[in-house]
Amino acid sequence: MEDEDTGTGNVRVVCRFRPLNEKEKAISMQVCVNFSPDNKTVLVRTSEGGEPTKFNFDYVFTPLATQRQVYEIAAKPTVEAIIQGFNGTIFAYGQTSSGKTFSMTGPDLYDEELMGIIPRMVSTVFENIVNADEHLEFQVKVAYCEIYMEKIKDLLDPSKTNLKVHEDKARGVYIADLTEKYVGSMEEVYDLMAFGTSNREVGYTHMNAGSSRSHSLFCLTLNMTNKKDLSSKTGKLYLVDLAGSEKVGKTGAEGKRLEEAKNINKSLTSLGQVITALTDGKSTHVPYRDSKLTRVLQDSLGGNSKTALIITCSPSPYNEAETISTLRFGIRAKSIKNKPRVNREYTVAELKLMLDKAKEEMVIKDKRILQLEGSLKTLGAAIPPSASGKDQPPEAAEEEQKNESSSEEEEKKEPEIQYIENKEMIQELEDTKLRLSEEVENSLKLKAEILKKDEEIEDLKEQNENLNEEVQSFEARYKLLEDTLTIKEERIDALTDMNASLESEIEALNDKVLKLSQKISEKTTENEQLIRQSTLERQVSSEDEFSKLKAELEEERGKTQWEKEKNQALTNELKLVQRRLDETISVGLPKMDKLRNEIIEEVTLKERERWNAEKRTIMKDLQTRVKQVIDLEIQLDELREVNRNIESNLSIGEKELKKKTDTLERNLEQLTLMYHQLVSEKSKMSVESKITEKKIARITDKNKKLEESLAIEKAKLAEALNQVQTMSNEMNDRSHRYSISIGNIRKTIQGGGGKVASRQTVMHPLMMPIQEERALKG
Ligand SMILES: Nc1ncnc2c1ncn2[C@@H]1O[C@H](COP(=O)(O)OP(=O)(O)OP(=O)(O)O)[C@@H](O)[C@H]1O
Repeated sequence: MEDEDTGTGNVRVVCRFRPLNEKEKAISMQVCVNFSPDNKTVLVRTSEGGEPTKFNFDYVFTPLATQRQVYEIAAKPTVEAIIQGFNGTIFAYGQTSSGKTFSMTGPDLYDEELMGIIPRMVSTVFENIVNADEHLEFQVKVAYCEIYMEKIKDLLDPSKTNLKVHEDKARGVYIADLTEKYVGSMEEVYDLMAFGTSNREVGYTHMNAGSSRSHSLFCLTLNMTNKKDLSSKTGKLYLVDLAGSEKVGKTGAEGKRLEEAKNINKSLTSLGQVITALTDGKSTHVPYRDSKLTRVLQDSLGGNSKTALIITCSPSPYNEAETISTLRFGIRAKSIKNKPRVNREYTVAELKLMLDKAKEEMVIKDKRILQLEGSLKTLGAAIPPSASGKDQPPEAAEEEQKNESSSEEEEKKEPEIQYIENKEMIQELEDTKLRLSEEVENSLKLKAEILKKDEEIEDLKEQNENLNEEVQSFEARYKLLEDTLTIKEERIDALTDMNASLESEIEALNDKVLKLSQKISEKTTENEQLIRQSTLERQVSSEDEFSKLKAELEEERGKTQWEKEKNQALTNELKLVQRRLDETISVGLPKMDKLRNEIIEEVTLKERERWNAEKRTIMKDLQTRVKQVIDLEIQLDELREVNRNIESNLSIGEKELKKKTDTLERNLEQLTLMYHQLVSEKSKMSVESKITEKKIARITDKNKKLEESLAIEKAKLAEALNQVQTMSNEMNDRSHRYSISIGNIRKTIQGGGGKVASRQTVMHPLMMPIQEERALKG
């Protein structure tokens, strides 16, 4: 539970699912969500299948939840906090058409069942006023505005369209010039709400015929004054209905709607970024100033406010993506931590009470100072100079002197033995302290050495890693060259094979040529023989035989001619083959030679040897370094062992003594510190007490004067009341329901004034037990 006046509290996040609407029902009657029986968890199934996603909230409202239940669980605690003087915020976040406005305002302000959080909140506030003690007086005022396209518009005075956000210490963040109307009854609030809502930017989208195109902020301020002690508290409640986050594709936004949608999505993104910065635990800057929405809600998000977030969702699978994104937003907002505190003003009596308490505390602290001074003296410690009265008010110094003399007397009474014992103990402690400091020094030296060795090892490790990398890259290069070599060797083999086959082809062709030449020469010889024979026979044979032989010879000649031609063709063919062969050889051979040279150039034996030598050196170096690392690690272990031994060598007695000395030293330090603090607090308090006394005197004086003028005013007021009543009746008749022409009168409502007027028995606020103080505009 939080402190009554202050505290930190996480933002309360509840989630509400509306029923399926007609459009969704037409697509599918299925829902994509399940709810846990304790209403804390919702499970969302996605169309992609798999395990449903689980989300936990402070409360989950199913589509069957009533408006009353939502109000009681989600909003009433915040509203009640306002009555105690806290600031509060309730805001609704969700996809467009998910039920934000339904939850915050409700479809009918006057319907008991359907009215939303805002009208119910108004009702709670007035009920509390009516049930409050008679000595309590209340003032209620409301403001209503919207943030549309990054501009703040006053919904109670639509002529103010671009209000600015300011910040000061007393008021925190506020909207400057925003119209605030004093109200005295629920009906007046409802009228203002209806008037403001009629000025809102609402538009048609495919998802929602009455879609809110702006973020709306309804603000109710409740001031409570206790007539007995004149103390007062002020609570401020923001009710925020955010514009719906939307996918422009789904909503069919275009033109003006598209511009609106972009602005809405931008400010909601800023809201998300603020929440991330507040909850991620590492952001140093919260971007409140990135949008008007986050700037206005600055106190509600991580500041002085009790905040509740209602996230609204559709249960339809059609909207599952938006639902999951909304639920995730809610989960993030859950971890925002706020620092709410009661906004109160102190009365004279309260101030007096505070002064008395401060005086009592001063007396207690004086006593404590005396005790501490005694203890310091016993321990032989010097008392700081401020104790002798320097830099102190005279009374404080006087009192100080008195205390000192009494403590001196006490000291005199102390037995001498005790003093000697203490002196010995101090000496013993000094010796131990000296010894321990030497040990500590040694240990520190060792630690420094270890650290140095650690650094060296780290360096070596780094070098080792670099070398490893080098070796790896070298090996990769080596492998690449080896691969290239293999490819080139393969190519040489192929060319050698080709060469061999060409050579054997040449050989075959040469054989053929040889055979043909032989055949030709055989045939030529044969011919010559035949010619010789015919000449011989011509000489010896008859003429017939000669002509027969001649014919034969002719035939033979023809044959020889054919053989000759054939031989010629073969020779030509041979020449052609020879030429082609020569050509191939002339092209192929230089190519082959070139390749061979290239390869020989690239991978000469010498280079390989050099690589291998280099590799061997690196490996050797690597091994040496690894050995060095191992040696150093061994050395380090040894040093650590030595250190451990030294530490454990301190005997248990010494350790205890050390502990004792430490404790004593700590105590001494603390005592000195406390002493200083108390002395300075004392001097501060005496100054403060003087100021407060003066303040009280001033306030009492003022109070007296106020009471006098109050009596005069009361008399005047009683006289004027009748006049005002008559006037207000006239005004009431004249004023239009939405035009709110009644002046902004500060209405003080007295607690315990009976029942709040219901709508059926509407009474003008001035007819109720209300005291009109004075007309105040703005
Ligand atoms: N819990 C509910 N029960 C019944 N009807 C609901 C509920 N929530 C919303 N609706 C209906 O759904 C429709 C859309 O709701 P509403 O206008 O509140 O959405 P919204 O989130 O404010 O949308 P926008 O962001 O576009 O302004 C309305 O017709 C409303 O009556």
